[in-house]
Amino acid sequence: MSIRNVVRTIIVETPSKPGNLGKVTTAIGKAGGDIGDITTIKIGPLSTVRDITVHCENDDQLHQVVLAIKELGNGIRILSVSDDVLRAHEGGKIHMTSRMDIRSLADLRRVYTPGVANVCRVIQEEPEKARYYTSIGNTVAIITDGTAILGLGNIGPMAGMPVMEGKAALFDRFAGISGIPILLGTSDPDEVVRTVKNIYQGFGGILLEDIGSPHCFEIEERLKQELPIPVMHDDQHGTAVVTLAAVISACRSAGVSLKDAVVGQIGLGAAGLAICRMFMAYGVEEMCGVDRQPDALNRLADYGGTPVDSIEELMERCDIVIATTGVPGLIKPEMVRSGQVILALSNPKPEIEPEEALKAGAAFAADGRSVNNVLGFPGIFRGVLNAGAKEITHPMLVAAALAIANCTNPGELVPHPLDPKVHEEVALAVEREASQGKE
Ligand SMILES: NC(=O)c1ccc[n+]([C@@H]2O[C@H](COP(=O)([O-])OP(=O)(O)OC[C@H]3O[C@@H](n4cnc5c(N)ncnc54)[C@H](O)[C@@H]3O)[C@@H](O)[C@H]2O)c1
Ligand SMILES: O=C(O)C[C@H](O)C(=O)O
Ligand SMILES: [Mg+2]
Repeated sequence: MSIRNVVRTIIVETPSKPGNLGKVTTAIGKAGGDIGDITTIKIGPLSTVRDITVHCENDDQLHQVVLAIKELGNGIRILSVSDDVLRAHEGGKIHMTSRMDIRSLADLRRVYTPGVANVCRVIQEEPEKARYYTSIGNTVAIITDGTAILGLGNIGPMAGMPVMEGKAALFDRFAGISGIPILLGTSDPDEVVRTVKNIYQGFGGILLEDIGSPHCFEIEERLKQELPIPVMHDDQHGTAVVTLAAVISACRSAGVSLKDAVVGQIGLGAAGLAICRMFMAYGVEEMCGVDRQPDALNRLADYGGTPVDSIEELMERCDIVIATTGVPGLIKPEMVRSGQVILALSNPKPEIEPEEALKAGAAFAADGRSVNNVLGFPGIFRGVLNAGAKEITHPMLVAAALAIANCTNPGELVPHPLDPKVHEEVALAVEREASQGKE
């Protein structure tokens, strides 16, 4: 099956006679549209109105679907075609609400002034109490400069806001954490570090998101050293954790040892370099990588990896191939070797569709929608916040990866992100590791 990123709701009116819905769905199918939900909005004596969600590969196909329905005639009419995803974003995805009810004057005086002044004094005398008497200990800043928003590139922080709001929604849903998007008007490492240092006190942790390479490396390293709270660049380490989990699951299913496998990484930016570092630290001896930028290849070599000259060579040489380039369709089916594991993780479109890779002979294949850092970052931060840890360490990340792999059903690569167990298990594993580190 091909990627269907164009999702529209078509409102169709048909005469209230048997067989008309069948005509509409057949027309949609013949034009290549894939039908999702069908909801009946109105059944009248003369006409019936239904919402039909249709998934298309592109705008051209959507146009064909609309045309096919219109051509049916005989009283069948399209009332509207709407973009549900855009509509769902009206007003944004997040909203800060009060945890306290304010109904009486007494409530007001407790929540606000004068009662609050006493809480301020308590914190002034013992700053560590802010963790109990404010939301700071449960709030994570989601910081971006907009330079690598998904695989869309440097589209700026404002255009990246829907992604940041999405991460905040996931923090809330899967870990009960408040995520606050912060949009930076600079990418200069000195300025970014200074800005984050000036605002960090309001947060229990810092999630760096969609900050491009190479400046993301310096920014994360310096913030980790200079801030007393956990800092993690999601695209680097969140991705590396979930990728390691997926590959561990693939190796378990195939009965092979990951440490003996030859692993190849296409794209050595934020995600790619962190994946290589994670795999090498986990014990993979032959870690190959390719990138169109010589500096990226040099960075891989500095960490002990093996730069290769071309994607073709990497595909030829490696048992497990991971791609994070942001370039859709970069891996051609004829490059796939029989039995390979292919994780084409770029969003919103992968380097090769999993179905295509499997058809070309891959033993396992997945894209960035399923092997996604949503399986990692909520639980990782829940774990460190619970433990009161000041940093996120490599053993915590490995513990998170193993927790994800252990929640995965046999034959699958990763668990379903809506399975609450996976986020709980990741949090527990990270908290346990953090607590051991303290002893
Ligand atoms: N599935 C996930 O959870 C997940 C997580 C993080 C990133 N990603 C995806 O990975 C992609 C990259 O993200 P990033 O943050 O690492 O970006 P980045 O800009 O830091 O890195 C991209 C790298 O790919 C290289 N590249 C681009 N085109 C190439 C080509 N034709 N051949 C070889 N190398 C090429 C670039 O030189 C760069 O080093 C994005 O599409 C993003 O959505 C997915
Ligand atoms: O946002 C995602 O879906 C995953 C990842 O952080 C990405 O940048 O692609
Ligand atoms: Mg990202």
